[in-house]
Amino acid sequence: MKQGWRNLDESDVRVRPTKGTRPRSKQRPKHSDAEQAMVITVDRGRWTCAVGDDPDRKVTAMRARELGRTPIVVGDRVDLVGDISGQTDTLARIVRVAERSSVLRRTADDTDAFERVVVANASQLVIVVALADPPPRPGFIDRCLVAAYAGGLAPVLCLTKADLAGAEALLAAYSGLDFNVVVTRFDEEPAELRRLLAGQVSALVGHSGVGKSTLVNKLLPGVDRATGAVSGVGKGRHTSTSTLALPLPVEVGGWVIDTPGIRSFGLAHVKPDDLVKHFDDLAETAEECPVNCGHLGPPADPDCALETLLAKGGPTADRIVSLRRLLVSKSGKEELVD
Ligand SMILES: Nc1nc2c(ncn2[C@@H]2O[C@H](COP(=O)(O)OP(=O)(O)OP(=O)(O)O)[C@@H](O)[C@H]2O)c(=O)[nH]1
Ligand SMILES: [Zn+2]
Repeated sequence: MKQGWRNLDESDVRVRPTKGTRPRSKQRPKHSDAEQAMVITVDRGRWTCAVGDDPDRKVTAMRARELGRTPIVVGDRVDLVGDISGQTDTLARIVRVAERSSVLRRTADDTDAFERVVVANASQLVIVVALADPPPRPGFIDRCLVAAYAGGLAPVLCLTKADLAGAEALLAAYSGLDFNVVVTRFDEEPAELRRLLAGQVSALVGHSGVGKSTLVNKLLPGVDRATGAVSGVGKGRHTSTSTLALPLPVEVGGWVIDTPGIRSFGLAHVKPDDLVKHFDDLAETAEECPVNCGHLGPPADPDCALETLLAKGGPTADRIVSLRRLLVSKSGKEELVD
């Protein structure tokens, strides 16, 4: 069948259109046999992909020349052509990258305008924080929340090492926000977390030593991510640094994306409005704010429309206080970690 660009279905058309140009009809039929896959890790110009999202159909691929330097990251949905047998020494070609449903971005620090996407299409960001040893850093949590909201990921706060300290004091600070919180400890099954992860693509972030590997090993039996325990064979510990998507057991479904190299989020790319629009109950009022309102209220933003809601008190006021704390954390350099 002759296929012009008008005949393409919506998913074809929405694939990374260059600004102002239509998809070129010439190229499309050439790759009509392409297979869909998810990028599970990236290493020196080679992308490992799971064909059809099947973790057992792993294929190594290169980026087709026509894509130029288009960034392709873990979680990206791609179309593959060429040899997708997955056999040793075979190489497929990535010919398309689908539009992303979410992006976890970071800048090197708060003043650096250069941003990069580190994980694509994750539906949630699991922020792993120990209740003690190391002590929790609210600034880190706030910055992760900002990165999650701004990137379109639902935050989940996972508090580990519940055998060492309680969660009440920490959670009191977040009463104005609505996100899932789970509390775990290494001598108990993370059943609640497993339920939240089921069928989802979840990125995991956390500092070294918070018990992230311990958790991943419980969730994914057989994977054996390196934990802080020194191995018996005398080689010491090996800590992995590359971002990697790991399949949850089939009966659970979904993927966990471990991000061992990511310890902080520079948030230079996030604008106050990027955050406010995710607060459904505040967004409409904030539209009445002056242009470029930072939504912090006086003295920085004396004409912020949220002031009237704040004055009414109640749960909405709590939300404004929480939102403003996140906005401050976004620009608060003293909270930059690592
Ligand atoms: N008391 C207590 N200790 C824990 C718990 N979970 C993990 N630990 C210990 O905390 C240390 C760090 O755990 P890991 O799982 O290696 O932490 P990680 O976040 O993966 O750290 P990196 O491997 O450095 O990235 C280890 O000694 C674990 O045994 C817990 O629930 N309670
Ligand atoms: Zn405002």
